[in-house]
Amino acid sequence: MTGLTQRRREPGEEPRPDDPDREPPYLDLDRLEARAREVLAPPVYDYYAGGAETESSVQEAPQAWRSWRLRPRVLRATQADLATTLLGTPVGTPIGIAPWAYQGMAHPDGELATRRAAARVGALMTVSTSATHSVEEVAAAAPDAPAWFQLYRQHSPEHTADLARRAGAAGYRALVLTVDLPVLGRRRRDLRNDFALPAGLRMANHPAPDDRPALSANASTSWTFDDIARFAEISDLPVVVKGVLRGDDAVACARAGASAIWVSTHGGRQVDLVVPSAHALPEVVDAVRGEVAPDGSDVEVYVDGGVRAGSDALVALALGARAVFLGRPTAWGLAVGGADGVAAVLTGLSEELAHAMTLCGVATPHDATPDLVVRAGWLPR
Ligand SMILES: Cc1cc2nc3c(=O)[nH]c(=O)nc-3n(C[C@H](O)[C@H](O)[C@H](O)COP(=O)(O)O)c2cc1C
Ligand SMILES: CCCCC(=O)C(=O)O
Repeated sequence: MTGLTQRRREPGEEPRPDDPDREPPYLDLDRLEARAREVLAPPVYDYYAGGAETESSVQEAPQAWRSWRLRPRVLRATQADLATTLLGTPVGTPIGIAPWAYQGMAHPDGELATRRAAARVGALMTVSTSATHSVEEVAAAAPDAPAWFQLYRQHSPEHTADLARRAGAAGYRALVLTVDLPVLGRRRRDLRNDFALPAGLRMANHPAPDDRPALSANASTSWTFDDIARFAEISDLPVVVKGVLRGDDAVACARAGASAIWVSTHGGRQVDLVVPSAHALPEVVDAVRGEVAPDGSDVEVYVDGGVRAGSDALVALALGARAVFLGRPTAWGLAVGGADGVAAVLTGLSEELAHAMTLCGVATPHDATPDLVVRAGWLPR
């Protein structure tokens, strides 16, 4: 017992950092972020938390989900079951992990820990090109669990193609082409901090990592719609196009060979004042209705950005997303609790989603239909 020497905590008061009884607040994402901030070096925290220019879009993303309201169905004797499929692969929850870079800055095991957590809870992980472990190392951390690989352009086209090929060979189930980063966004915090990967960490998928590489985007200004079919062929994987916010672009991607469209603002890190995912999603869903993937199935739509509660996720499913992905909440989980922290965040939000579904009379993710939501008329649109 340490209590004898410690002042009793007042109700609602945060436990002190040295309080051994202090349970990580995995169910309170604001407090979890505050805890992560305590353990991360300030420039690392800024890199994870920050966004483009004034960060209005970072702040707006969670609020935008809350400009929708749910219309519960009653008397449906519902027991929610979260299981679904993504591009034909079964998953235990429609809440997955978005690709986020340099996870070794949050925890020594980095992407390996995140991958193990995803496998443990049956969630799908998307692994970033800008990882601190290689494509193959992350695959080997949980070889039987499904994962997708997110591709960024490398300096040499051969190296980019090689990464796509390696992702296919290592057992990833899809290639995610991130198309909202022709150049890196203007992130004022990173510019102020002169942010670079801390010494000792490597960009494991880059051919010749230098000791302390600056954050370089290897900007993909040269990619076009034709690259969708090209990378599908090179990797022999279905292609998901990530970072689409317009219906016309979504249709063009589908017709160019995409199997799925991922609606995203890149966490508000690229364009500030960008339309929030929560408002772009219905347009994209409407536009791709009837579009067919190369294997003959319907083109799927996913979404990320500011999803922080089970009811946010239910709104997304009702608006037509087949899956919802989390970025920063999993970063905070990894920083505070390693694999256990990531698993706790995923489990906590999945439980909230199941609860929201039961309360709204929705038995499965497929039963979340558009009639479940309405725009909150008294809020600005
Ligand atoms: C620290 C950080 C790094 C990111 N790195 C990548 C990346 O390497 N590739 C990518 O496609 N998206 C990347 N993203 C964007 C995420 O995949 C995702 O779109 C976004 O984080 C979702 O928003 P949320 O953080 O509000 O949940 C990154 C986001 C963050 C916060
Ligand atoms: C080169 C950029 C990699 C990480 C990234 O996508 C992000 O920081 O948002």
